Amino acid sequence: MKPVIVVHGGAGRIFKEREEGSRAGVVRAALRGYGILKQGGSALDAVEEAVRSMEDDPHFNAGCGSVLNEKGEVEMDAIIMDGKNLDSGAVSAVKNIANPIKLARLVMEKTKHMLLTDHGAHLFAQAMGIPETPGEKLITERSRERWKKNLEPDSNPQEFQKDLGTVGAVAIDREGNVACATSTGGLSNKLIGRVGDTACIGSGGYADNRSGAASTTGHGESIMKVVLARLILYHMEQGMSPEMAADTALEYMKTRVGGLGGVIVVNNSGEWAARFSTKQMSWATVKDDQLHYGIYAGERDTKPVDEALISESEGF
Ligand SMILES: CC(C)C[C@H](NC(=O)C[C@H](N)C(=O)O)C(=O)O
Repeated sequence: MKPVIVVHGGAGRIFKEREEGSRAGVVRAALRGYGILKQGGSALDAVEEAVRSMEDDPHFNAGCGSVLNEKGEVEMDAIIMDGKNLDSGAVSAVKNIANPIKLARLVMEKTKHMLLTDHGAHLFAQAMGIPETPGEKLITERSRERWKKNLEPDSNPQEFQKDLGTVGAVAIDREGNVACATSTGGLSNKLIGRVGDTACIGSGGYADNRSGAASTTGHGESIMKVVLARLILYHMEQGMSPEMAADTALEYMKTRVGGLGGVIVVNNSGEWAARFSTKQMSWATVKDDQLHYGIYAGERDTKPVDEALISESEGF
């Protein structure tokens, strides 16, 4: 099987100032994940690495750069899933850690459970020797400004759900195993304790070698109502291509519950899609040593990938 990776950096509107950083961030993440796949690494390692690189990148709403809750704190959700055996791990409402996706993977591999939240997730992180990151270090000027403005009585909350940037990745490796990973700070000025789609299996992501893998972004409550990632896999099980399955599921979410979002998908023969019902979604993919990426509907740039480009992406 030829390896493939697809990543997204959120389906919200991307303001001009963040466009370049967002594009560079998804390209870098896709190249890093592809580097792992090219060396014979697993889909699971590739999606974790791709998501980790975007968590560390302040341009995105995940890890450092996460949006803030109503109290002005970071609370993050993340999920990872292995399509080989349907194992998954997730964390919700976690603070003070740099890479929630890593903690989600540890939940999958080191516990008998699938989802740890808040205080318990924090204790688990300590037990696993993950260093504590002061909340302040995850907060950027952009996220604090957004939070402050959103507290003003005349601000429009819709406006502040625009320039966010949840992150995700799906991949298939040489062995034909698929995996997905998704990570987010959630929605700006959300209630304390609000858990979104990202931490919920089948909503923020799903992976099954028998059909493929999907990672989602968008209005979390809508995504959860239609269990978007699993719905996409269902359509692929019924014979649809990744693109058709993605469009059908997004259309259902729009007409049934009025929700908008975006998805990345790979099927078990390595066909992929990056589709969205919002105006924009930053995405990138590498397949057959060709990098494709875009932000606007219909936009698609292509570049050949060589060793030099891959090692350049590793410096971050
Ligand atoms: C307004 C939407 C399209 C922006 C999008 N947000 C999320 O994906 C949030 C995540 N699904 C949740 O609900 O916790 C983004 O970050 O780009």
